[in-house]
Amino acid sequence: MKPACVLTIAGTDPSGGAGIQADLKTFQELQSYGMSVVTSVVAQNTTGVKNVHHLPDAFIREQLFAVSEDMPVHAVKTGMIANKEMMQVIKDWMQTVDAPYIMDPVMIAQSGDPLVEQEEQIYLKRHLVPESTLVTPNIPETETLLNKQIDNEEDMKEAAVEIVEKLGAGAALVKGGHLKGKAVDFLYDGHQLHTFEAERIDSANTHGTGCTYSAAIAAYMSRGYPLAQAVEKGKHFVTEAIRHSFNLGKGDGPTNHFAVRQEVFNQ
Ligand SMILES: Nc1ncnc2c1ncn2[C@@H]1O[C@H](COP(=O)(O)OP(=O)(O)O)[C@@H](O)[C@H]1O
Ligand SMILES: Cc1ncc(COP(=O)(O)OP(=O)(O)O)c(N)n1
Repeated sequence: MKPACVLTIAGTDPSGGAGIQADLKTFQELQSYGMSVVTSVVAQNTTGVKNVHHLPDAFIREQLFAVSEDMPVHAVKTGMIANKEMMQVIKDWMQTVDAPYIMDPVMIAQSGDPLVEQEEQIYLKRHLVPESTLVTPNIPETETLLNKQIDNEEDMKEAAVEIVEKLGAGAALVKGGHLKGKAVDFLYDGHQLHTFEAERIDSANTHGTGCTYSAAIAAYMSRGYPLAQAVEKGKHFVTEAIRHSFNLGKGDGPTNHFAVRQEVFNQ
């Protein structure tokens, strides 16, 4: 039996809640064979980022081809891509791969620490967003991508359409975790707006939610689920991961990547 194979290209979180570690845990939970290419090694934990070591772009390229020359790639997800050189290498490599590309346009960690500098964010928007099958910005990332303020659900819907029509993404999922009230996200797939709504869970342990959500969508897409269904299932996965999150660390704790499995076992 050959499994669906999904590749994450991202930075690390040694405390295990975000970045490549969150992605691989999510892939495993969702029964997709996980593979990873590291862009930056980040000394971080639930309280914030202490230091970052960026890998040379030539070495990122070697990692990418080491995977794709040997293994099937049924979906690709990117997270933290810190500089233009890395972005260009990933863009060039993407031309050699025929798989859906889910981009989490990571810019700032929840702690407020920048993971990608401003000039590089503009490069990402111009050069990598148009390559994506789906881009998954939170509200601050949406504001940066479109250079305008997002205050409410109407703004989010408009933004999802603009990211597709003006920036050239295949589809856009604007996530509402940073608004008050229900946890609502809007997907524009180039034809239709879809709404994904869940109750807001009263928890500060949301470190890595964005990584986990986009990884879940990538895992489902690698298994052949259509976009809107992959998002619906990914939303359930991240909601349960927040509901059963862990009060670990001195800052905002991580989500629980095995929450859905626990629910199944407890039935
Ligand atoms: N407290 C919460 N309760 C339920 N869902 C949440 C909560 N916080 C965030 N979410 C959901 O988690 C996902 C990621 O949210 P968001 O915080 O917007 O992204 P990021 O982690 O990239 O900043 C979205 O589906 C959002 O609606
Ligand atoms: C290496 C790395 N990549 C991404 C993030 C940001 O993760 P995100 O899922 O947006 O979660 P928060 O930490 O912002 O909740 C990160 N911290 N590290």
